[in-house]
Amino acid sequence: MYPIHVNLSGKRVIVAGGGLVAYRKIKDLLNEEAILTVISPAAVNEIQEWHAEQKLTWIEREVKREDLKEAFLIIAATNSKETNAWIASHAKPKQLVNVADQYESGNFILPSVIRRGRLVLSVSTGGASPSLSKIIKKELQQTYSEDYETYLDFLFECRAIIKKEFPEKCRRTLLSNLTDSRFLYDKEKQNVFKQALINQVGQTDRIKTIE
Ligand SMILES: C[C@@]1(CC(=O)O)c2cc3[nH]c(cc4nc(cc5[nH]c(cc(n2)[C@H]1CCC(=O)O)[C@@](C)(CC(=O)O)[C@@H]5CCC(=O)O)C(CC(=O)O)=C4CCC(=O)O)c(CCC(=O)O)c3CC(=O)O
Ligand SMILES: NC(=O)C1=CN([C@@H]2O[C@H](COP(=O)(O)OP(=O)(O)OC[C@H]3O[C@@H](n4cnc5c(N)ncnc54)[C@H](O)[C@@H]3O)[C@@H](O)[C@H]2O)C=CC1
Repeated sequence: MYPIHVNLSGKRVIVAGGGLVAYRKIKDLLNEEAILTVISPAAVNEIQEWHAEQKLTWIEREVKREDLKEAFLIIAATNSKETNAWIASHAKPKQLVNVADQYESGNFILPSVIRRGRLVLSVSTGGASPSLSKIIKKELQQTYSEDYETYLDFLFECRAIIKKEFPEKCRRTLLSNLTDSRFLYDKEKQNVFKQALINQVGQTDRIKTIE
């Protein structure tokens, strides 16, 4: 399994099934600005509420072949083994298909995910044990505190300034300075560094004085 993080913004995503498994996968998809359609004769309350809030479209019936046509990504999460297998076999080779009850018939699986703003950690056991993925996720949650969210924003903003404003010869030093652990828990230090960086724009001979 080749791990990638996909941008689903504006992409059509179809979820077949409206039970607890579909719900868990949809909850994560809602952050992605995808055009999300759930097709299922029944759906848990949360899915119905999201439909009412226009966060997704719930089509209250069984999945049909034409539903799959325009999808970039499909999740087959019905409780019918036959339907899930049928979805996998009718998807085009270019479509991304996840099959909840027999991952081998799809072409991608979902990891356990930890998000800290821009930091995304994903864990997969290649289908061996979703429970173990969940345990490892919990361990990582302890190690990677909420502080990472602000820290990653700091890194992102500084890196953008460095890439845009500083010549290549000093980029590497500056970029590696950023990951110094003293910045992680200290927002004040982050702000001071960022301001120093902004002040140094256009004065690259003095770059080494940024501490
Ligand atoms: C292959 C994969 C396909 C896919 O779904 O993409 C798959 C397949 C299956 N899961 C099953 C069961 C369970 N799945 C979970 C939980 C999660 N399952 C997830 C992913 C994946 N599950 C993919 C592989 C991930 C990897 O490689 O590790 C997570 C990580 C992500 C997500 O679903 O969002 C999410 C954790 C979310 C979190 O972090 O909290 C729990 C635990 C729980 O619910 O508490 C159980 C019960 C305990 C157990 O069985 O271990 C069954 C058996 C169904 C049956 O009984 O027949 C199948 C079918 C099969 O094995 O073929
Ligand atoms: N991948 C994973 O993480 C896990 C997968 N599973 C598997 O996922 C499947 C679904 O589990 P749950 O959500 O708990 O089941 P559930 O019974 O709560 O929900 C199933 C949903 O599928 C819908 N459905 C049934 N036939 C349909 C059709 N032809 N077209 C569209 N929708 C249809 C039902 O209306 C219902 O909303 C099970 O087959 C189970 O083996 C179970 C646990 C974890």
